[in-house]
Amino acid sequence: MTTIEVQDLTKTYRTTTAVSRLSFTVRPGRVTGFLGPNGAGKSTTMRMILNLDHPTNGSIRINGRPYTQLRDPLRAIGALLDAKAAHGGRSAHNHLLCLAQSNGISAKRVGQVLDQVGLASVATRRIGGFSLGMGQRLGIAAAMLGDPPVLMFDEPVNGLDPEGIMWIRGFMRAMAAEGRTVFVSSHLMSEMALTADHLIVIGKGRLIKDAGMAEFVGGGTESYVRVRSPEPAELASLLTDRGAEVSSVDDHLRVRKMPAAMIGDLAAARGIPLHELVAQETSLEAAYMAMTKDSVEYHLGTPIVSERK
Ligand SMILES: Nc1ncnc2c1ncn2[C@@H]1O[C@H](COP(=O)(O)OP(=O)(O)OP(=O)(O)O)[C@@H](O)[C@H]1O
Repeated sequence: MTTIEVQDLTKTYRTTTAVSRLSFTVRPGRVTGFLGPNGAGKSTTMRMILNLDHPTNGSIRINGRPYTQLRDPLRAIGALLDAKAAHGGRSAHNHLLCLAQSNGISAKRVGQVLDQVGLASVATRRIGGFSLGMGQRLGIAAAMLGDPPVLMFDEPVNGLDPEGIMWIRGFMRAMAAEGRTVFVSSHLMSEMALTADHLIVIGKGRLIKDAGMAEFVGGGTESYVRVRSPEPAELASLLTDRGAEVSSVDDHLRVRKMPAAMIGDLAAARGIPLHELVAQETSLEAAYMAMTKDSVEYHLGTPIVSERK
């Protein structure tokens, strides 16, 4: 059972409630995105999953056990939280060797993970000279040392160039395809749309939505066609008879479950004039913004215009 189970989790820092009664399960074989605006509580939750911080209330189980009861944590869960944590004077190989030796992992595994993340050719170079992208790969190599079935990444693509971003996306997808449990945080829906199969959305420390990507993409109830006609009642009954769902909003009709072209054709065939026919697709980004609009810590105000000419 390679899952992360979060149950009724709460974390309070003096006056701030960072996480509030949060419950969700991260399952194997897919990439689960952990999405929320800045300050939503993602990093706090991830730190608690790794036992780096302690819940005020609630519990977390990894592969069915609390972290403190994992016999060999590095073989149970691998994580990339802060890539800059490595010692700059060491070579990539020595850094990983130290980690391996202190965790009872064979030296042979070091070469394997360096290969896996594409750092074999720079294994003897000092980490201090690594680019941000190389540092991220090294952090991922460290997370992979124990060959864990559960992987967790906190905002792994922040600051990376397009090639680095593509590589990390591909890596996470490959790990999920191998059947591992992959949990990755981001504050960008656009990033998650390209990587995740499932999304857990939080805002102000609370769960907002836990659903498959298909449910977000489909938009279901949020995609409709806006139609205006001087004969709304006749049009509504015509479209309803053909299977559409029609509601009247202000001066127009909202038509669901029927494409705009079909609405136009049916109206034309019946001689009903149309004054407006617009397909309203809710983008993923818009759906996410609407979902989290009450949870954003700082809304953007009016831009400050520089007075310098
Ligand atoms: N050690 C701490 N002491 C006090 N408050 C904290 C501490 N760590 C986090 N917080 C607060 O808890 C809230 C959640 O922070 P957290 O870093 O978990 O959010 P996040 O979703 O990871 O945001 P970001 O995308 O900006 O990293 C914020 O209001 C933050 O200021």
